[in-house]
Amino acid sequence: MSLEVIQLSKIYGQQKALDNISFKAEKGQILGFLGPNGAGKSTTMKIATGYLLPDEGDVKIHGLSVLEKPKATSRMVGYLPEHNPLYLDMYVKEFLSFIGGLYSMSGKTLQSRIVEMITLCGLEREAHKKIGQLSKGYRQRVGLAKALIHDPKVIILDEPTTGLDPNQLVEIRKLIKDISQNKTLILSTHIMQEVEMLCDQVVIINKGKIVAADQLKNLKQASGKSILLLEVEEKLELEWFTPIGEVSFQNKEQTAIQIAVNDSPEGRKQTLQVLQKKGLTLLSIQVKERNLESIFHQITQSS
Ligand SMILES: Nc1ncnc2c1ncn2[C@@H]1O[C@H](COP(=O)(O)OP(=O)(O)OP(=O)(O)O)[C@@H](O)[C@H]1O
Repeated sequence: MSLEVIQLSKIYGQQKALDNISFKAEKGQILGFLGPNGAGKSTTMKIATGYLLPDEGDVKIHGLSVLEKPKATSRMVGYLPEHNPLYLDMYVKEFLSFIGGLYSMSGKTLQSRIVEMITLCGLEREAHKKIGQLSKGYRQRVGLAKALIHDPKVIILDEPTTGLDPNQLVEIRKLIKDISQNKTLILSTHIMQEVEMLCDQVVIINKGKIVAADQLKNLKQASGKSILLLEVEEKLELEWFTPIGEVSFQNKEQTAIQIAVNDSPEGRKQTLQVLQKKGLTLLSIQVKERNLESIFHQITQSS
């Protein structure tokens, strides 16, 4: 296993930020590590990268403990922290050379790796500038190049696309997808659409505890719910549909509704029965799969 979080707990003063959490990530996968603000994501990632010590538990990187072998494990991990700390007075190349030096890289190996990272991260036009002169998106790219310079096996990205413009978003997501080949990538983000685009596996943490851990497709199936969009000619009453699921109006005329049906086939059957019983004239009906955003909402609100 590439990364194993084992019964991890962390207490800050009186507060238990992590409460006995465990999960695993495999090579070739992007694992979405999700949770509301303050859930414990950054704390977990900081422990996995050796920046912080746990109170209990361990993280293993390719079988090695971050507590017992901090040097060896830190060489296997590349980390882009949430606030991407960079030296603004350094030139891009100078900075990458400095970081490479911290991993004992030097000479031609380091120089060719810097060129490789500059190309991979789309930094060619900015490579001769000082980091302080770069836009937010290009600073993120420098942060990614920094996380990747030593060719780590496990890459941990904490909200890598926050604050990027729509064009940068597309490019950075493509870059994340590209670098995930043959690596283990942990991606923490609040953008559920991004998780749907990039991740295979999802772990959701809430108040320091794991509340869901599964393949994204299984999580969607297991939620059992689907959304039914319905429009008729007549004015509707919400209470006709409340036994079927959560219902809300979709227009001010109150002729269109959305129902989050509790059980998909049964819910559809019951909806048609209501239409028949009330003698309503159907204009359109549509079934939508629930998206991750509504599943996230459901899981983190109820736990
Ligand atoms: N150094 C610290 N001292 C005290 N409490 C802390 C410290 N770092 C984090 N915490 C608390 O631990 C909890 C988990 O914080 P953490 O930063 O891990 O959450 P997060 O899931 O990354 O949140 P966000 O999505 O807002 O970045 C929070 O309640 C936070 O206030």
